[in-house]
Amino acid sequence: MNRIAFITGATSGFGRACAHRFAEAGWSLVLTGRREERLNELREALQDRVPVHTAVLDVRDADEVKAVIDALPEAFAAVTCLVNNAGLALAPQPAQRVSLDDWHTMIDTNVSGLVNVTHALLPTLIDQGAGSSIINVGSVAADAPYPGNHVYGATKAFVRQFSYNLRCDLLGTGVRVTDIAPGLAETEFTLVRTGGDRGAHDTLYGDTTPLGAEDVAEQIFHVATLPAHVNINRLEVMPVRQAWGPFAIDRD
Ligand SMILES: NC(=O)C1=CN([C@@H]2O[C@H](COP(=O)(O)OP(=O)(O)OC[C@H]3O[C@@H](n4cnc5c(N)ncnc54)[C@H](OP(=O)(O)O)[C@@H]3O)[C@@H](O)[C@H]2O)C=CC1
Ligand SMILES: O=CCS(=O)(=O)O
Repeated sequence: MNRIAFITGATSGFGRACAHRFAEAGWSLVLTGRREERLNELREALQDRVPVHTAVLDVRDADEVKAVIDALPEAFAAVTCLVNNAGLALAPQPAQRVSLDDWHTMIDTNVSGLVNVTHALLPTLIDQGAGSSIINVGSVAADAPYPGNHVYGATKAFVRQFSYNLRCDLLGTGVRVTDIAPGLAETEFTLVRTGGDRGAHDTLYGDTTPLGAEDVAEQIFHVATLPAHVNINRLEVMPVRQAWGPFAIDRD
């Protein structure tokens, strides 16, 4: 089987680390994201080792998603692994203080964006059959309610259930589906969530040992390269120094 990975959100964090990890193993890569300069840098860094195709892509735009996939050069068209990684959290304030726009942006990116790319690539993945995979980046936030998680966690609960439901429909096609659910991981995630608050980033990841982007990429790569008859339905991965909190109680 040709090994071609299509990675969304490859310009940073887990996506970029996946590009490096899959390249290390000789996969051909389709790398997408909105920031063209970063895509160019990544292509420069990797193209001596493996074939790399980059495309500027905002996953929220279904037409753009389809156009990018329809225009894949022949050598990259037979995608065998979709890493649905593009996503973001915004507005860590309580629900009653956040803007409706921020909620919509999370839904448009984490839910509609993931669905757009999946829908456009499903026929290709089914054509590739056994051994191909869809790896959706969910989150522990899908299951753990916490203040400020509101719509973000809800979008990741969608990712989990969509992944399970896809498994049901894809039974018999050989296409595998995984929801990978990371916990605390140091990337640009918190800078995006807080609108660029470097102090919040440093406080969250300081004095502890979060996951690195490479830790998560390693798990994604592991899932993608398991024997073709093995499907990891969900893989939750946290740093050892993270666990769940107690219930909160409002008292007089
Ligand atoms: N870091 C963490 O603690 C955790 C993160 N996650 C999830 O992991 C995924 C990756 O996040 P992470 O690497 O941490 O964060 P980063 O902010 O470092 O990376 C996010 C990536 O998503 C891309 N992206 C965002 N919006 C869009 C869009 N509309 N269209 C295309 N690409 C987009 C960004 O690219 P660009 O801006 O160039 O478009 C960027 O490459 C997300 O789905 C996130 O929810 C899950 C659990 C834990
Ligand atoms: O998805 C991100 C992990 S967390 O910020 O919700 O813990």
